[in-house]
Order: sequence, then C-alpha cells, then structure tokens
Amino acid sequence: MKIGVLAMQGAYEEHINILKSLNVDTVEIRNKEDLEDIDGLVIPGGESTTMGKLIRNLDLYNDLKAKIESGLPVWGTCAGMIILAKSIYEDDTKHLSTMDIEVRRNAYGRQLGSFHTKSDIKGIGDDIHMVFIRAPYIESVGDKVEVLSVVDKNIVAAKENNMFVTSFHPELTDDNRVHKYFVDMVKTNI
Ligand SMILES: NC(=O)CC[C@H](N)C(=O)O
Repeated sequence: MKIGVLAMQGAYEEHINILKSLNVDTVEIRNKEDLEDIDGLVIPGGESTTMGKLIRNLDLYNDLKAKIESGLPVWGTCAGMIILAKSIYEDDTKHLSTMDIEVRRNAYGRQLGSFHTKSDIKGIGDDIHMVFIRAPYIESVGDKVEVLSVVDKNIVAAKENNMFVTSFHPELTDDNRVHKYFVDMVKTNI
C-alpha cells in the first residue's frame, strides 16, 4: 500500500512523517508520474489559491480529478478541503471540484483565526485534538455527504464515498487517530 501526499506547498512533510510512523509507504506527488501507483492521496493544508494554481501549472489537474472521480481514497486537510470542494462561499473559483460541499474560506477570520480545541469525530473517537489555522469550515453539504464532526455549530469534518475532509490539521498534533482512520479507508479500498 502506498499513499501519495501532494507536495507542492504547505504542510506535507508532517503528513508524511505521521504516515511513516504508521509504517505506510509514502510518495511525494509533484508530477503526473508520481500518481501512477498510489492507493490513496493526501491533499495538505497550505494556501488553496496557490495550490490550485500549481496543480494546473504542473499539469496534474486532469489526472488528479479523474483518479478521485474513479474512486481513489483522498483526504483533504484545510486548504486540501477547499481544493476538493465543488463550491466556495461567495467565490466563483473552482479547483478539483469533486466533493459536494460548499466551504467558507478563512471562516474564523484571517488574523485571529487560529485556535485549537478537542472534539469528537464520528467513526474515529472523542477528544481529538483539532488545530485550526486560518481554517475553512463547511457551510453546507449535499445529500450523499456524511457529516462527521461539528464544532461550535460549524461542520469541520465530512465524508462522501472515497473523499474525506477536515478543516483542521491532525498532522500538527501527537494524536494519530485521524491518520489511522484514513489509512483504514485506503486499506479497505485495495
Ligand atoms: N491552514 C490552511 O490550510 C489555511 C487555508 C487557507 N486559509 C486557504 O484559504 O487556502
């Protein structure tokens, strides 16, 4: 089993380190060839506008979208969630646009928008350490989307078939339960 981590920008090394600690083979995705034999993909946090441009400029857009649409398990954290969303609140920008959610960027404010808390995620556990950094949250979800976590009335984790998203950054904590959950998602899909 091999999990690719989109490695253009943002917090990708932290994901790789946690996946390695779980004995998972990883590959840094920087071009089309890197996508060839992956069983799962992480799209990390960072800055979604920049990441979206890099995906197109490095000619990864079509292959990434096709793989996700044909069932590749994918996990988007923070900016990664924005990259997967079909709709961005009050913004016409479209990135991979595969998951039926509307997200609000910088939803907690730009300057003071970073905080952490502990809350539960359905199917994963209770008291999970959640770090939010200029994070988005999910405004609304389509019929096929399962809401997995709500913090202060805002949706911060969800799943639609092979697509899993979190507003927060589990790779910046010592709690590896969310990574284990995604690894299981990938395993059951092989
Ligand atoms: N930590 C993050 O990934 C922040 C996301 C960033 N605010 C964006 O809109 O792209």
